[in-house]
Amino acid sequence: TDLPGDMADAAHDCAKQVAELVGAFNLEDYVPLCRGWDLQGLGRRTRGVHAKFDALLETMIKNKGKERREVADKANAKDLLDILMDAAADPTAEVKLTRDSIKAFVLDIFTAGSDTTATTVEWMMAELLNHPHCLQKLRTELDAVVGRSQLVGEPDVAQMPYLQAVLKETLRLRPPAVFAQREAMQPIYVRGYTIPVKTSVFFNIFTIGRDVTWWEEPLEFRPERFMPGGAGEDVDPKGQHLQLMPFGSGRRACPGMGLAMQAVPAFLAALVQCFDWEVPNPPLDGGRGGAGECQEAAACAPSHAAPSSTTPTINCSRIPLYPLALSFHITLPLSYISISSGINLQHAGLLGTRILGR
Ligand code: HEM
Repeated sequence: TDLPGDMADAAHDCAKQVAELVGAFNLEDYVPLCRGWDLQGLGRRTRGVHAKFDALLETMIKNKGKERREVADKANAKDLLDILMDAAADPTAEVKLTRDSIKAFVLDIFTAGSDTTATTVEWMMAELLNHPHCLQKLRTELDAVVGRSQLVGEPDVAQMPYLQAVLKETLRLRPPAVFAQREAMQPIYVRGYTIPVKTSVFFNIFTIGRDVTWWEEPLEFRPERFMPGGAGEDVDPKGQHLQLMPFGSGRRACPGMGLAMQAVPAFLAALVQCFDWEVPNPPLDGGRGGAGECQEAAACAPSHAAPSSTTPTINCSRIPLYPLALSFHITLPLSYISISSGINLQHAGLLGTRILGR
């Protein structure tokens, strides 16, 4: 679904606000006396985002309905919304999809899949700018695997172990989702503590990735940990190894992880391949300066408190930049959803505009 720029901006704004609201410190959770007063205005903001998102989704569905009536044969160009609307219109469907379920589904993808991926690309770029030798290694890998006459894409990721290591190290040190939550279904006894039934249990993904038991000098950005011989060589971030759980684990682990592990590194690689990145105050390798001074802002998907200022300049004249250039102008993840052999969500637009600070 292609959206006009103002709608894309509105969606971007909503997704960002949701991430902030989910991660916000809420006094009412801790001080019963404050309950119901909405002293911080979080309830008001939540209702505002809800109304804005709902209006946006209504417009998308109406536009899509109109488009579907005008273009009869959509067999070869169905996007996610088409699939959902087909399912809703199918009288034989086992589970009847309502308009609300369609909206909830789209909203889920917006909120769970956009800020997380955008933030990861931002942090990857910031860490690389602060560690020029890592950026150089990645460039060398890119040159060897992809060359300079074609644009790197998702199929190349499997051949690029260093790129994957940069992603894993970023997810370890800067996980976009800092905690996951479960509810105890029965009383559990852990190290002398009893966790009663129905207790909400949060596990801290952020702290797990920085645990010295598993990670030497955990605050250092070192993709080499995940290369052969490194402590993380065999560690899979997809929830099998408890010392690294950026996507959670178990039955309710992130369903978008496979997609994210492909699309995020591919997009970052394209940014590295196609642009030279300059920072006003180049860092000593690993030191402060440059994009340095990056801090997490309070949100569910912590982003830079102050966006780094970088100036990308195009450096590959022979690469057809059309797909990337296009992505910079379409600023909504959903505009790139297509369904062929599965969902192929290229949220490049949102990621691109965030990186470029537009
Ligand atoms: C770097 C990217 C991403 C990270 C780090 C991430 C991380 C997470 C985490 C930690 C959870 C909670 C898992 C748990 O409780 O065990 C989660 C849930 C979820 N994620 Fe992601 N995610 C990412 C990208 C995506 C994408 C691209 C999508 C969809 C296109 C997505 C959709 C979801 C959904 C729908 C849930 C809720 C699953 C449920 O409750 O059953 N995520 N994600």
